[in-house]
Amino acid sequence: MDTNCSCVRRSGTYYQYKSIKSLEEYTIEEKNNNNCSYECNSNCKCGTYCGNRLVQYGPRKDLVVEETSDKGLALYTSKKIPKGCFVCEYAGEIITEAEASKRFKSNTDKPNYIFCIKENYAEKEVRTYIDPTFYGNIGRYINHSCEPNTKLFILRVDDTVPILGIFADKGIDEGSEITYSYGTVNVNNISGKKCFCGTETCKGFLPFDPSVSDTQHQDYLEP
Ligand SMILES: C[S@@+](CC[C@H](N)C(=O)[O-])C[C@H]1O[C@@H](n2cnc3c(N)ncnc32)[C@H](O)[C@@H]1O
Repeated sequence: MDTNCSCVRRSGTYYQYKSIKSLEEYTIEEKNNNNCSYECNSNCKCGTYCGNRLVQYGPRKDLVVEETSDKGLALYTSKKIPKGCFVCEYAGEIITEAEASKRFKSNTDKPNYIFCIKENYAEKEVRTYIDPTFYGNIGRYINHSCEPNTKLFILRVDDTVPILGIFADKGIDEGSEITYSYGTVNVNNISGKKCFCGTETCKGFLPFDPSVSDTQHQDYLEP
């Protein structure tokens, strides 16, 4: 890896990898916060497998979408995923706050896919809304769990627009459902959506942040 590359200097070397061709074995180093990481991009002089490129190559193989009895569709893995390994991006259309608000209001009886990323720059909070309802990838089928097995990290590749990378937070067994936590705020049943994650510590309802939408639950990532 070219350690003089400005992407690596900005984010530190945050992927650990065993073999240069096996991207599925790359693991993300322990990160204590959600500071953005920068993957190498088309402006970098390093090569295709420089060690700082992963999310840009797309989801891991062996992910399957299946119907559940109570949560609609869900994403499963047909192969074990080691802790720290990349699962997929939460890809979708980037929409404005006004458009997100409109879509939240017109979509209260269907699954919600809109994700709000909150980042802080000095005193200002900047929000990015990702909506995979019409354009996206299999990341949209990941359900919420109160005891999730993946974690989300904010990255940037070629652009100033943030990208959400979903990584295994523990070893995930073959055949398991992939889950992440839709957020930390949980105000009783205001979201109106019951949680069917089935874990021992289930809080009963999907997380709800009224500062993002006052009409329904949504997924969000705080700085
Ligand atoms: C990002 S989508 C996940 C995929 C969705 N299940 C589908 O069929 O397309 C989010 C929606 O899935 C459902 N969902 C996700 N996690 C859930 C859970 N733990 N319990 C109940 N419903 C859940 C809710 O309808 C939520 O609005």
